[in-house]
Amino acid sequence: MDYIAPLLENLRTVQAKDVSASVLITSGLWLVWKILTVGRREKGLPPGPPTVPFLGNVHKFPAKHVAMKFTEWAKQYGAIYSLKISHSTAIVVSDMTVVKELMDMRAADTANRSTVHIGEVVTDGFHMALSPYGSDVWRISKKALQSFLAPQAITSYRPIAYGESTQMLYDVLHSPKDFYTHIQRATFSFTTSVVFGWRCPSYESQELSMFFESVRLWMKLASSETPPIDLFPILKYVPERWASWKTVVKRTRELQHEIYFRMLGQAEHRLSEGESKGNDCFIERCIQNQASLGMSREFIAHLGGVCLEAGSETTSALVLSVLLCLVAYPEEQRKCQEEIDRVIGSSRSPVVTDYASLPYVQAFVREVHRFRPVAPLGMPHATMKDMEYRGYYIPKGATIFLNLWGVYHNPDSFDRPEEFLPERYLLSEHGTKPGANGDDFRNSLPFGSGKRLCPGMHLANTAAQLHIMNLLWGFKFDPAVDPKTGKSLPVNINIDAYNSGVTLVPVPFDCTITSRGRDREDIIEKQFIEVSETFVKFEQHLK
Ligand code: HEM
Repeated sequence: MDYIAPLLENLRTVQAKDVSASVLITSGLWLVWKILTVGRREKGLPPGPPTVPFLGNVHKFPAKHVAMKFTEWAKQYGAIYSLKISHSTAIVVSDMTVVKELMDMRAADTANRSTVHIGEVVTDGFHMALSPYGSDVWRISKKALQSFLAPQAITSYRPIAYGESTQMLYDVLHSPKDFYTHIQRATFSFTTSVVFGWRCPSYESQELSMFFESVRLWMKLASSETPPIDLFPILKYVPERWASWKTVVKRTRELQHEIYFRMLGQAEHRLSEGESKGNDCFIERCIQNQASLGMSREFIAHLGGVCLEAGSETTSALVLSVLLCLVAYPEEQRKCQEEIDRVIGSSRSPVVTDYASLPYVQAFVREVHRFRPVAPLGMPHATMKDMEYRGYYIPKGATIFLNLWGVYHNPDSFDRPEEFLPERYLLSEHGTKPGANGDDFRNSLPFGSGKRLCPGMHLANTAAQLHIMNLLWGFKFDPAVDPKTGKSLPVNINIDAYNSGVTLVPVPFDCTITSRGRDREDIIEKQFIEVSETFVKFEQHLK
């Protein structure tokens, strides 16, 4: 029986080897299976384009103007479809009834935001628009902004809106070629004035340059140039020498701190000199109510910064887009000006309240919102819990895109959606075609949905409407002229005439601007001297 012991021993070794080999093979197979199933659309999700292992649908995302691709997919997969972005899920909504049912009526379930690691690092977690729904930062910011941005409060900012718009007219009159930066300055300065009580009379001001640089860097961080850190959090730990985005994060943070704390410091200084030195801007009110609001100094500075970021480029994008459409559609421009001349005349410039009496101008602006929405994909929401909708399963944490471009370019809702036709807004309340159900539409749609609806909507409308009326009243806009041939150059209104990013901003363009008469020029000159009184309170830092 001596041979049995070695035989058993041998058998055990073989078995042990077999077991470890099979464990290895099983784990290997499991890993391969896991990798292959990452990116696969789970059962029950809304339909969507075919996926590939690991990437899901990401490989089909274009580098520019993602909203166009999302709209193309909506034609194929319907009003609500899903995308796989590696292991995460996105839901794209391209129909107004779905927006209403899923994002407005079930607002509390769809009001979250996905984590944005870079945003947290840059703003120390104080960014309202990036904060989770119901978090302290979101709740306190919302409360602080409520009274500042309420429609009744906006009327008290009319003098400064009037002042900035007057300077814009004056600047365009004296250097029409630089109209683009004049508009950017005016919207920025209006926002800094009402938010921080700090005016920027010149485009060359240091704060304005720093701000635009910080926005440029933000956009870079939000673009495909930056690795997907939120999808693969392990990337956070890559050392800076191999992760150039970390250097960009530091620079953005530095710039934001420099601008926002400088402006906050000035507001604190004004208040320290006595109530009479204050200008009742938003930040002063936050400082005065700091304890009851429960805000730190950092929080206040960043909330002011969020308003500048969310409010200044968006408003100028809208005004510039209106201007581009005025150049591209001369007949519609003529109709706007005919209405302005009939209602306002040439003996005074427009005021905010005139807008209500200008139905054609309103229709023109609403058509611009539809034709080239400032935020073509809104700002992505995220679900707060697992949800069921129209028989589909939508998991907790899924990103939801409100595809505004798709909603506004849907041929089921709009007649000839690719054409610029302001008249559609005179024929039906929401510009929808005969027979289409327009009841689910609402005027605030360009500003998002549900609990996250843009709180700055009324402020933006006040400034944009005044600038647009003033530009139409003061000037005529024609295509640029080729200096060699003397002929008008074609106007590009296609999507490639716009920057691709979170906001749709016309790329700088040329046009010919002429004054609409000596009497109007005189009014602009006179008014510009008069508004200097309004500016004094907002220019204390310039002394
Ligand atoms: C034409 C100008 C503007 C447009 C088109 C616009 C559009 C938007 C959109 C689409 C959103 C995302 C809404 C959503 O998540 O559903 C948003 C959010 C926001 N906007 Fe605006 N906006 C404009 C001007 C302003 C102004 C002037 C301010 C403030 C001074 C402002 C402050 C904000 C803030 C703080 C948020 C984040 C809200 C949250 O996350 O709860 N916006 N805006």
